[in-house]
Amino acid sequence: MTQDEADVVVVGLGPVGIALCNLLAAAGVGVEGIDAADDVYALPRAIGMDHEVMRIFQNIGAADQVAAATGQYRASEYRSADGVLLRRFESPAQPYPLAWPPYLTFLQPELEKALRANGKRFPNLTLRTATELVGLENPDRPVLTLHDKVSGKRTKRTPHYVVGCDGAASFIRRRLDVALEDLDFDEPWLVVDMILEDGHVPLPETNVQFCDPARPHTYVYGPDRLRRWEFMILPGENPVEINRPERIWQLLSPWLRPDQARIWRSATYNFHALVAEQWRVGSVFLAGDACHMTPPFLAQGMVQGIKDAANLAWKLAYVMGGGSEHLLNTYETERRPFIREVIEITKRLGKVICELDPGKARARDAEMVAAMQAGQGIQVRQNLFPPIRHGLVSGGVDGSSTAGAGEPCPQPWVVGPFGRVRLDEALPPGFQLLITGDMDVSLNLLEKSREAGVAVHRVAQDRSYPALLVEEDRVLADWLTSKGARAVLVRPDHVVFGTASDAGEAEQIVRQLQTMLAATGQ
Ligand SMILES: O=C(O)CCc1cccc(O)c1
Repeated sequence: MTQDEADVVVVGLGPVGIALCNLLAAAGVGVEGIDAADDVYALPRAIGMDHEVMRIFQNIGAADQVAAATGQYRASEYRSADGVLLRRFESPAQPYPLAWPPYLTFLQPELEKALRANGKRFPNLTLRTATELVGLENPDRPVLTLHDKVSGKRTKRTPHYVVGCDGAASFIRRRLDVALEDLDFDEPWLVVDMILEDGHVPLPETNVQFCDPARPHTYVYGPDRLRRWEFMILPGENPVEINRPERIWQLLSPWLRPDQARIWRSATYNFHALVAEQWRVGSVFLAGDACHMTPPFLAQGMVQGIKDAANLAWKLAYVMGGGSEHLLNTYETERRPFIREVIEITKRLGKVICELDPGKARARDAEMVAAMQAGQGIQVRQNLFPPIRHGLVSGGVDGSSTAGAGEPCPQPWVVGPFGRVRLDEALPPGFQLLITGDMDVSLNLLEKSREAGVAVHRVAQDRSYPALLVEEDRVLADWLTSKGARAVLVRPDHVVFGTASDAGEAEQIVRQLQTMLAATGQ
């Protein structure tokens, strides 16, 4: 590797790749990001993200620019063929647990532009477009061959690590001969993005899953004038024929006339459920669509890719800074079972929506209406997925888990030396032990935390405690109380390592973290 070569090469600058470039660069790692196209893809593919993703954008300093490309929170409804409400996902009450709405839509080209522009802030990040990966040898010590599509020149790279964010057809995954596990979902759908001519067309104000056995379809209320419809392609229908403008307008006729909107994009897809059998080969990693594909019913495609990026980025930075290489194995240990669960939950919802048998659809409707009447049909859009259970979390290896381990740590608004900010903005990056105003701290705990590289911060619930940071609401305090805890040990990606109720227990989880970080083979 030459002096000025990057430590990590990220292949593919879609939302996952560019988020990873920003995260690595923000953590001080030298990064080169390459993409075969000469600019961002001009049409939307992903449309939804969640509060964890928005928090990641906040952490790289891009929240304001990204927020300009997002819409406001919309509830999600499931409705029967005759319009009866079958289920509704509501927003949690404010203040939001992670300081952002739980679900937002966005304009993908604008989001990607904002993330690329944000990348310019980092002198240790080089972005190269119109540059194609054409060769990958020796994944243990990777040698890449890049083709500059403008000059026609070929050059080599020998970085420490490579991350393939190169999409569903990933060159890297195929080059490494990594198989995809098929989780048995394969449905052809038509996706249509419409731009309204003006904002006054009477359309649903929420996202809607129309559970209509004659043709299951989805409506998504996008930002500004973007509205998306997705239509199942029925057995015997031809995907090319259904994607013609005349057919699209026919399908949209219950909502729109041609003078009210224009077609921005239409495409046919097979919605899949696939997970790569290996996420790491030597020093090469896969992330995003290159290693998993989720049916879209909970808008998890890009979300989970960006969470891959956040999971991997701090681990690569930690190892580049001298930490044990084995930490990198926890990327797959943590993310792969998690994604399999996300896919199973999404598939279950997909099966509800995609029912084509009218009799079974009537039975489903009756069951869901009964659940609505029993008060179970209105669900808060929170904790849809389980916590991370394996890897670098308390109990992730030996089973002695603590409450809240593997969940995202709440992010309250705090008042401190920098004024009123979201918690992450008041803290340096790294491992944090956050303790309540009333928890006693021992010298042993402080000493052990210093030795383990864990910063200790008191986040008080009111001004009666001497603390630099005071929560505006009880977002963190109430979460801790719900876990029977007064301290939380948090990883650099805001995943909870573990919780403790006093200084003695806190010292134990800090010791556990230190042992796990130093371990030579998880
Ligand atoms: O509201 C939701 O939970 C997801 C809405 C959505 C977004 C994108 C595609 C899709 O099928 C559903």
